[in-house]
Amino acid sequence: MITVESLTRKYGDHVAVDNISFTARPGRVTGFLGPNGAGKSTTMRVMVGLTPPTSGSATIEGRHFADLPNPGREVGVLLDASAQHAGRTGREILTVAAMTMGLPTSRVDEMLERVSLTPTEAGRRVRDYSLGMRQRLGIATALIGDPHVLILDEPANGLDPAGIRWMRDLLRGYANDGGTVLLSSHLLHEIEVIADDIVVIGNGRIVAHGTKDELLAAAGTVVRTPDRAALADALTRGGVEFTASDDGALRTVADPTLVGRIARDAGCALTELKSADGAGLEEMFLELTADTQREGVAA
Ligand SMILES: Nc1ncnc2c1ncn2[C@@H]1O[C@H](COP(=O)(O)OP(=O)(O)OP(=O)(O)O)[C@@H](O)[C@H]1O
Repeated sequence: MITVESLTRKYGDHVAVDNISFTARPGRVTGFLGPNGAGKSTTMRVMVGLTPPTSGSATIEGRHFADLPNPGREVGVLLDASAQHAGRTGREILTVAAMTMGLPTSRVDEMLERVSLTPTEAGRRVRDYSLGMRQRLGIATALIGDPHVLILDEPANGLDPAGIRWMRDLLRGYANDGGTVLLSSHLLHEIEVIADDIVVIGNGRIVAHGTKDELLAAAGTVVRTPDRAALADALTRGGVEFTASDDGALRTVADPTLVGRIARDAGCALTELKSADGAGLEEMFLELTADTQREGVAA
């Protein structure tokens, strides 16, 4: 379990993380989402003791990372796949990690196999690795100590489609075995497919937090009609609040059955009526973070 409590991190006057609290639970994959500069990496860096908090705390199984006697055995961390010693080979990096954690070096070959790095690739220097290969090596380093918790910043970055599928299966299996996974990603589809719980952050603050199903269900209904004024009028008379989007749709938190019934009774032909969860996480993400997106709602 990862517990973040009233965490704030300031850089001078700039509040990068503003009093956030959430938990990432065992047996679940928690997706950590937010626009560029929202504070995801800062939060993750605080979790693993690389950045001190200004106030509040982030703990792993109730302890600060710095207090863990052999952290790699408890928390697997991948924050920046390129932050490896470029002059070492992949095998050397894993061997150093195994030795630091007091593990047998036989774990190195197990991990190379687990992340599908071939012996030839393992013998190459990391400076000659592709981004996807670095990510695989980073995952191997995170997993080598067989930890119960994984903290991964953009782990799918640079992976090819087969690699993304592999990563998804790996993290799902890890959570199904009782592990806690916290991962940030800009790949909303990936989060939508893999996450059980979602934390959305914007401008350092949490703008939504819950299970994926709750958050997507809360996104409501999207409806389109050639006669928007008539439908808007009928919805208002039916006591249903809505917003009109620039793309011609009306959006409401009411459920599609109610919206469909109101449209029928008002004689409005519909060209589209769908639960907003069909619109998916991207829509939800853009709506929730519209105030904090540098591109604004138009994004
Ligand atoms: N060392 C630092 N010094 C000053 N400001 C910083 C520092 N590290 C981060 N920040 C600022 O804190 C804010 C949050 O940055 P952070 O890297 O946590 O965002 P992020 O959500 O991970 O973004 P991205 O998706 O682009 O990686 C940004 O405004 C960033 O400029």
